[in-house]
Amino acid sequence: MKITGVELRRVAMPLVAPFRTSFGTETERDVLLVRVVTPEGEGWGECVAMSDPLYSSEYVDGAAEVLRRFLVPALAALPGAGAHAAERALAPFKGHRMAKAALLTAVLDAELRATGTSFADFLGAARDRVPCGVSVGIMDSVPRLLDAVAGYVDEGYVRVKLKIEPGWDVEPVRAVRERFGDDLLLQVDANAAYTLADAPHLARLDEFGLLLVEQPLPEDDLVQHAALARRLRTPVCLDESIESARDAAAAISLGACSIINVKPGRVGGYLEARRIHDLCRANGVAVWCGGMLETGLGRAANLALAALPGFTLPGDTSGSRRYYATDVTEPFVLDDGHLAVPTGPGLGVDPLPDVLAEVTTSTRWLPV
Ligand SMILES: CSCC[C@@H](NC(=O)CCC(=O)O)C(=O)O
Ligand SMILES: [Mg+2]
Repeated sequence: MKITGVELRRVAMPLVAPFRTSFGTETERDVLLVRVVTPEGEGWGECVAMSDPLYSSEYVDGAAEVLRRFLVPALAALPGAGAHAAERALAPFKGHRMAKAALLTAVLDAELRATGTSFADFLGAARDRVPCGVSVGIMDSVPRLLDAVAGYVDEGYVRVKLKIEPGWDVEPVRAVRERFGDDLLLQVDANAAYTLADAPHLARLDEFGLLLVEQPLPEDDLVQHAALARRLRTPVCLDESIESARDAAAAISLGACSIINVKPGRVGGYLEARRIHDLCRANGVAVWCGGMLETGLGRAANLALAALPGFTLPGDTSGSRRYYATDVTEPFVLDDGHLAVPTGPGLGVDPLPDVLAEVTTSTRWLPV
């Protein structure tokens, strides 16, 4: 499957409501989509990099630049680009895992569409639908938070994740636990907002029976996460710290976490995401599928990954309407707290041409 060219397409996706985390507030996603064209057809990938390098060091303009200057040209030398060969071709370039993930996903999608294989079948899915959690941002007040959580619980989400930061943690968690009872699956995500000195304060979350506390400390400190994990009853889950299967192995061996949030966009694509799944499963470490506010394109691939047997906790695989009034694909709609795993070739979904044209802010064709 020789690649004839790659399109870089930017789309502006306004959020239905501001989404606030410990590192900032999102009101619109400036999304980079990658389309790989071959004589047999095409494939799509979505870059999860945010507009600013606040979640991680990558940002969307930088991802577009590294794709244009280095990553796409590297595929030109390939006799025929299957996903594994493409992954090897990109390996010499350091970092830029979100940019790599977008391109490799598009190559994999093209390859699977050409062979009539779904992402779910290729990755080894064990389920045809997955239970869905929802991520709830930091709010202006506890009453507003309770209203938002009530809405998501009414929609059927099986797990609620609350964003926290210093000054917005114990009180909102207590309020949600008191309002919705002990049966609500509840977890928190700090996005690296605390330090080890906060351990006594974070230990106050232990009384709420949380599934996990996600990324409490900075992404580059596994040793301190291990020290914190020894002082908490709540399991520590890592997100930003895990950029590869190698990172996952180090985190597990150091005792830095007992659960991992797997985001294919963060780790360089679905092949590496499956490696992390396989490693964690072999070590008895639970994984769940995280989210980066993906459009229906990235969401489709994430659902296929979330259906693998080691994904034993509900992921941030929400319905399209959690973030977007109009998705670039047919919307993913929650059904009894679950989303169906796409079964068609490749991603199993396609961009809606009219919607894609409406949200597109730029396109760039890169011949290969
Ligand atoms: C803009 S925040 C994106 C990163 C964040 N993602 C979520 O909270 C889930 C977002 C989603 O539902 O896609 C995380 O750190 O896990
Ligand atoms: Mg997170």
